[in-house]
Order: sequence, then structure tokens, then C-alpha cells
Amino acid sequence: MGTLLAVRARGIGKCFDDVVALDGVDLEVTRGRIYGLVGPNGAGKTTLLGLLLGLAVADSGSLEILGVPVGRALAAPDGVAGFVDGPGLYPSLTARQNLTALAALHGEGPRTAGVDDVLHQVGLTDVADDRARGFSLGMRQRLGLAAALLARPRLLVLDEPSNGLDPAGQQHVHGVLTRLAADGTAVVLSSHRMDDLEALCSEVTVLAGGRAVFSGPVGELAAAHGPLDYRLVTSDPPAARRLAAGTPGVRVLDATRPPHETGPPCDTGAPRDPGRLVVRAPVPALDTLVAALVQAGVAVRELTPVVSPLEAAFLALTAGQQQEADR
Ligand SMILES: Nc1ncnc2c1ncn2[C@@H]1O[C@H](COP(=O)(O)OP(=O)(O)OP(=O)(O)O)[C@@H](O)[C@H]1O
Repeated sequence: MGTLLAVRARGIGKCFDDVVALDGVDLEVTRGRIYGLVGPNGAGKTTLLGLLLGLAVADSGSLEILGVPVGRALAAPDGVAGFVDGPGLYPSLTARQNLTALAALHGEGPRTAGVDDVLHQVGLTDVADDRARGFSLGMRQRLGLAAALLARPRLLVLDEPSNGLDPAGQQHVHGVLTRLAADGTAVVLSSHRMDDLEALCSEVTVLAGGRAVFSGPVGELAAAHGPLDYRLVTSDPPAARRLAAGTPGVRVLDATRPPHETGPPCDTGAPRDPGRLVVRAPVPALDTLVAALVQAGVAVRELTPVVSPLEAAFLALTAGQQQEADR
């Protein structure tokens, strides 16, 4: 079983003076999978990724990478590549020169990829001879990814690889990562974007205040939240409001409150947009409400979660922990 794991971390702790960046974090990443780390700012994501890259050493706990225990010395574990805090590039060199310099450091061999190949993989062939200085953030991210790919890593570690990518760039990078995983590489990435997680990751760890508050399949995270808030637009808003208020399990919320806010619902005072209703309900109660609306001849024109289930779960999981950490 151990050899199937690219990362096996147990009880990882890391402090910076009196700041507890990681507090007993466990992490298991299987080879051939894309694993997501999410969490609010300061949750500990970059710190954890830095440990995987050998840029820092944990204060406590045990860490095994690609089956090899990580020691106390600062060193990039064999078979691992990636970046945290943005890729390190030479701005005055072209994309190709940056990669050629790195390739020379790696030394050519069966375990390294060619410069042209990685440029092609990340879609930078056309700008290969442009200086990195003039690159947009998204292009720098792609070049950083290309640099990591040179080493043909068995574990790829990326800190917010989607930063600055336009939708086409994002799709391209997703394609690269998906192919790598299909070939057996384990990918660990951090992201603030739930769409990244949904599109890419099979499993995810949610960090808040240095602790893992959720670890498991992305689908389970989406289900890890109670009733969602739904936006309800109908042909007869007053009737819909009355019916919603009378349906067991359905709470009518003030449609003017910020959509991400969780906690007890507000009163049902007149919303700014009287045609729109926001209700909080578990799915069975929502079904009952929709049936009641149809029976009363009220047309349902829109019924959508105010935030995605994944986002709602993320907000609910991290809010309490983060407040605790901030105290
Ligand atoms: N080198 C350092 N020196 C001092 N404190 C640090 C250092 N690196 C991280 N920290 C602190 O450790 C905590 C975790 O930081 P980290 O950068 O890992 O969080 P993060 O989840 O990556 O945040 P973000 O989403 O903002 O990138 C923060 O309180 C941060 O200020």
C-alpha cells in the first residue's frame, strides 16, 4: 500500500515563531491522482506545499514522499518538482533560455523531458523566444509549469497554478495536469477556486487555521453542508413567499443579505427585489415547495443555489476554524 502513496504525512506541525502555520495535519496522496488543498488566506497551504518540495522542514510529525521518509535536511525530495509563491524565473531570459538553463542543471537523461516538448505541452511554443519579463501572470505560470515538467516529476506540487490564467489557459493547464495524472504522476495543488477543484481534483483537503477540517473526495465535500440557500424566481412572488413560509423545513431569508453569509436566517422583511425570494431548505423540503407552487399555478422560473454546494461547504467549514485561529 505504501508504494501507492506519493505523499504520506502524519501529524505535521510547523510554526514560524509564535505563528502556528500547520497544526497536526495528515495528508495522503495516491499516485496518479490530482489532489487539492484549499483554505482561506493564511490557512497553511503554501507552508504544506513547501514541505513537500523540501523548501522547509516540519517541526513535528512524519512525512514520506514517494515512499521515502523525509529527513531533517533541506533538500528537494527525489522525483518532486513544482513551485510555491509563483515560479522562479529569470526575467531577462527568454522562455526557452530559462528552460535550457534549468535543463542543464537537471542534466539530460531518460528522466528528463526536452525543452521543446515542455514548451509545447504548456502551449508556449509561439512565445518561446520572448523574454519572460514581458510575460503576463498566466504565461509565467505556464512557464513555471513547463520548468517543473522538465524533471518528469512523479509528484508535482503547484501553488495556485490557475492564478492569472484566462479560461483558455486554464483549460489548457487542466489538460496538462489531467494527462500527467493519467500517466501516474501525483499532483498536489492549492487553489482558491472551487471550479478548479471540481474540474480537476479527485480528493481535497480543506485547511483552516493550520488544521485539516475536511479530507476526502470532492463529492463528499459538496455534500458536507446542511441546507443550501436557493434563489427562487416565480410568476407570483407574493404567493410564492406565502407558500414557502408555510412549507415545513423551508425558511424564507431576506434576499438582500450577502449570499455567502451562513447562520440563522434573517427575518422575512421586504427584500430589495420583491420578485426574488431566497429560501434555505434541504432538498426534500424544496421538492415539497416546488410541488405546492405548481399546484397553486405559480410558475417556477428559476431555482438555483445562491452559492455552489462546494463553496457553501467550504465557507461553512472554514468560517469557525478561521475565527478561532484569528483570536
Ligand atoms: N516564512 C514565514 N515567516 C513567518 N510567518 C510565516 C511564514 N510563512 C508563512 N507564515 C505564516 O504562516 C501562516 C500560514 O501561511 P501560508 O502562506 O502557508 O498560508 P496560505 O494558506 O498559503 O495563505 P494564502 O492563501 O494567503 O497564500 C500565516 O499566518 C503566515 O503568515
